[in-house]
Amino acid sequence: MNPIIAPSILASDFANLQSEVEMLEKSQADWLHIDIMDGRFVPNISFGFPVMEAIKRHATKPMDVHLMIVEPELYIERFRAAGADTISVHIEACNHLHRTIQQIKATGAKAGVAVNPHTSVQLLDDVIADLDLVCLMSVNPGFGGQKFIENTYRKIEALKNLIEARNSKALIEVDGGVNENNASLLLDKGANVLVAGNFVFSSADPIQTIADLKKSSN
Ligand SMILES: O=C(CO)[C@@H](O)[C@H](O)COP(=O)(O)O
Repeated sequence: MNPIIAPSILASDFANLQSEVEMLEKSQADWLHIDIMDGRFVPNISFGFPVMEAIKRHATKPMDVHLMIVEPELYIERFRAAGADTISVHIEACNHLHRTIQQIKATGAKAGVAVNPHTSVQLLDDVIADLDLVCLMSVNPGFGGQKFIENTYRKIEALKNLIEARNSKALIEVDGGVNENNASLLLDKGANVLVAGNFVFSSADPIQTIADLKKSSN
């Protein structure tokens, strides 16, 4: 099956955000990946509601929102109102993960959980059946353009086994350092969604790069 391609807006040209979003709309991108960073959960600050709302004014494709923030439960409804279709919270940022997942679902958004490179996917055992998405971080979150962590392949396999064992419908998303060299193997191991930032936006022809990623197969 063709992967879902979710270019990460973080790597786009913020001074030309409207044309970047219009480019993604014309491309074979399936989702727009939106990275929200608060300077506390991760050592970087990206953007917040006004920018998200501006993106939404030019986007028809689903917005896949990755919250790299502490206490995400305080903002779920506002991210949904700003246009989020999927909302992923970090397992490491949630004291009451089950409650936060139900909170996301109550807004009508799809519920995702993001997992840092050091965190075992086995910790999702008791919530995996409730999830629409698991975002496996293949870099330490906070910055685009980092090197892909090879251990991610093993984590995809473990997560796939868990999803099957618990009869979950969760999609496996891989986020960080995704490019033409690792895309096929990621899909081979069981990934469904590829997030790509710098690989897309730093390329000479982002529309073609997205088309090439879309054609990657397992
Ligand atoms: O969440 C993050 C970084 O924290 C990612 O979404 C990156 O923005 C992906 O960018 P590349 O590694 O593909 O440049």
